[in-house]
Amino acid sequence: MEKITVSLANQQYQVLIEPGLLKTAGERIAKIWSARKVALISDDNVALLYQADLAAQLTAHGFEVHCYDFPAGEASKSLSQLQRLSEKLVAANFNRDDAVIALGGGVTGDLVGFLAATYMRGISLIQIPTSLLAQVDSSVGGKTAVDLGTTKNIVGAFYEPDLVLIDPETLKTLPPRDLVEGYGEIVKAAAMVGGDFWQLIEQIDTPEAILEHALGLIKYSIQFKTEVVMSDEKESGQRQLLNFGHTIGHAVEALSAGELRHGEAVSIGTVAICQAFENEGKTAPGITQKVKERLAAVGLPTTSPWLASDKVLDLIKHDKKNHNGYLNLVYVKTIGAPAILKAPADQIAAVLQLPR
Ligand SMILES: NC(=O)c1ccc[n+]([C@@H]2O[C@H](COP(=O)([O-])OP(=O)(O)OC[C@H]3O[C@@H](n4cnc5c(N)ncnc54)[C@H](O)[C@@H]3O)[C@@H](O)[C@H]2O)c1
Ligand SMILES: O=C(O)C(=O)C[C@@H](O)[C@H](O)[C@H](O)COP(=O)(O)O
Ligand SMILES: [Zn+2]
Repeated sequence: MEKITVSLANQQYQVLIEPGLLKTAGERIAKIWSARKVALISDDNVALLYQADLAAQLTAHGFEVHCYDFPAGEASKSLSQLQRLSEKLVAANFNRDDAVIALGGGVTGDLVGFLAATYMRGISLIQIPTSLLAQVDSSVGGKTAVDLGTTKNIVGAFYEPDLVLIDPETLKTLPPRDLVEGYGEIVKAAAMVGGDFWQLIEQIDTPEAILEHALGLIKYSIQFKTEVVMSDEKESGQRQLLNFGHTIGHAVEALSAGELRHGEAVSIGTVAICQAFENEGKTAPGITQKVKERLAAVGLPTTSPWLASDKVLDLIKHDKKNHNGYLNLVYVKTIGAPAILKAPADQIAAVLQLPR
């Protein structure tokens, strides 16, 4: 069992990583929560696969379990789903002593995390990520949110869970496209960390190899994310690094109106920012090609027709790394050497070489 502790100013929690962990999740949860009412919430795909077993385990440990689900997909990261689920909790008389479990991918983690953050101004939360993306990134660090139309993560809160349980065995039921998508966030992280993490990435040439090396990829990714989050939980500085590839990535994801998965958009955004900075001499020659090859090796998209849209620039205005007329842009000088450039907002099109 791998145990990573996340220590923050007002809270400390553990991330437990072990194949088969979901089978003993009830017991793990009973160690940190007294018996209480628990809302076990998943999208409809994950609910069918994993909800009943976990609900039975929790019931056996004395919890009063209420299972809820919602339609799978990014469109459910919405205020209307938040309202619907909040109403379910009210109808079942959930109070501040009760709790919520997010069992699913990043959409579930973000939506249910925000539900926990806002219901009665905050009730206890556990994250049980079941997609690769959620196991390597979204379940840790407390960013929770919903979208407003195509504007990503615009209404949300920092809200940390009491525990994160990661069972890589669940990746075996993940559809191939959803497995590969999560790898976009892994390459993003590995390009900044370098060393053994990047060496592992250089060995991965197929989606099957992602699954084969899942445990190592999860450990490296969560170790990095935890270190960054512990140094800057609320993203006033260093945490912006975790947004590498997202300035252009989020814009392209929005323009695709649901056609691109988040990790695919991050893949496109990472290559685009590497190319722009390499053209300006800030990223070492050949790095863009290296990163692009790693992403393309597993079938991730590395470019998109949406990059040519004049709307990209407009969408970048919603980037949360915008401060006082400057946009913080994350790039790598080389593999293992991330940096942040503070660029005047009116020069963004030129710096990123975007259509105006
Ligand atoms: N909070 C953060 O720090 C953070 C970080 C990265 C991404 N995100 C957000 O995460 C979201 C993307 O997450 P995602 O890629 O997991 O999407 P997702 O939650 O929609 O999951 C992708 C698909 O996989 C299915 N699925 C999940 N686990 C499964 C399993 N074990 N077996 C079978 N099917 C399974 C889901 O039902 C869904 O259809 C985006 O909204 C993104 O903005 C948040
Ligand atoms: O945890 C973080 O910090 C991240 O930026 C991780 C990203 O992978 C993730 O997509 C996050 O939700 C983006 O947040 P946003 O602040 O750009 O909306
Ligand atoms: Zn992301």
